[in-house]
Amino acid sequence: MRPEIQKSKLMVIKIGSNVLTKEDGKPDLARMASLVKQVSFLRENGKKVILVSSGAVAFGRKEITLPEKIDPILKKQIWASAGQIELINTYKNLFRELGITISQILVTKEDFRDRKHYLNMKNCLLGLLSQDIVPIVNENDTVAITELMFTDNDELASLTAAMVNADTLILLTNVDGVFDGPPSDPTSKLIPHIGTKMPDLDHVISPIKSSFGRGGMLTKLSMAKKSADLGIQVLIANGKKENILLDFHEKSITCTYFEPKPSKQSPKKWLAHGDQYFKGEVIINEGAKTALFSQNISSLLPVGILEIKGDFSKGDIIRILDVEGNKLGLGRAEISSKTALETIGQKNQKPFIHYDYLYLFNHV
Ligand SMILES: Nc1ncnc2c1ncn2[C@@H]1O[C@H](COP(=O)(O)OP(=O)(O)O)[C@@H](O)[C@H]1O
Ligand SMILES: N[C@@H](CCC(=O)OP(=O)(O)O)C(=O)O
Repeated sequence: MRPEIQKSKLMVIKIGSNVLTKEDGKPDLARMASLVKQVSFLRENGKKVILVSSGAVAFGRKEITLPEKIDPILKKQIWASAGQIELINTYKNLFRELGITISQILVTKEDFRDRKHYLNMKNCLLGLLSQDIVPIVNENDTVAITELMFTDNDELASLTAAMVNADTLILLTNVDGVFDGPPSDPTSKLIPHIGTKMPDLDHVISPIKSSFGRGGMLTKLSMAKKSADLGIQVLIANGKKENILLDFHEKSITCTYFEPKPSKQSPKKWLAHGDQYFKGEVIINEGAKTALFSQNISSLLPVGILEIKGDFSKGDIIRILDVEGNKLGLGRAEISSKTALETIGQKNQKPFIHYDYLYLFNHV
């Protein structure tokens, strides 16, 4: 199976910091201008595009020199806070020359945890696309520190692609894709295609990151796998290569292509990414576990619940565990923790998690 870029209707393109910066760490304006032109070409060919762009810290670092002794987290906040203006203004000017309006969306991990925030964000993104505006998404680095942070923007891009039901996710970085060894080693080879039965490649990834990179190739790989599993085709490619996005569109491409699995329903996509975003947990009994994993479609009923942990509201993501503590899946609570506590273990109650909002892990 080959990438089907020509047929793509909605794509999320993530641009890593290193694509937008030169070796000396300064912004690479020529590269940015070229990528903007390529995005414009894709739009002219009928595609809707959301950009997830890193670069705020790199742009801020160029503008502001800070004393060595400042706390590294604060340094990052200051650079991101100042650099984001510069980054988005550069995009704004470049897109404006081509008659394209852009918008800025800054988010934190918390915004993916709460279904209301999630749907507000989704509606806004879809609204922007319907008005022919290019949304440019980045993490809100000034408020997202430590546990509030995404692993990196590859995670944010993958979450965004699932949220808007994109058919394609392109992760642009400074290497041609995933190699079977360190890319600097001349004997390492590019892996051009990864099928739906994902091989375990984690051992071939070295912890090396590019000078500004945060999560490295390991997060890209894990996010690409997750997205492909949700039915989104993923390409990891070199954003520093001249006209890479046009190559995708027109001919065979140098990249790592992740073949998508048949598509899942949208609420399940939201849940599939919920493993770090759950608000509460339930422990279920063996009977309920068997029912959930059987061929029949089953919702999780209060009668199968042994214990409820956490304080959550109706609509929040809940993690499901068995009595041994194995993680079974995720679901959307139909009732609050307070109401749930009144009904656990009881028959003839309405589902605690409806099947349409239940996502079970494969490996159990
Ligand atoms: N097996 C591998 N294949 C490709 N790249 C790898 C591999 N192992 C480590 N890397 C490193 O991952 C880097 C890309 O990740 P990262 O620095 O986070 O980029 P970005 O800023 O684009 O997100 C590459 O520059 C490369 O050095
Ligand atoms: N939000 C940060 C980017 C963090 C990040 O994930 O960077 P990268 O690994 O280069 O995609 C910034 O704009 O500088």
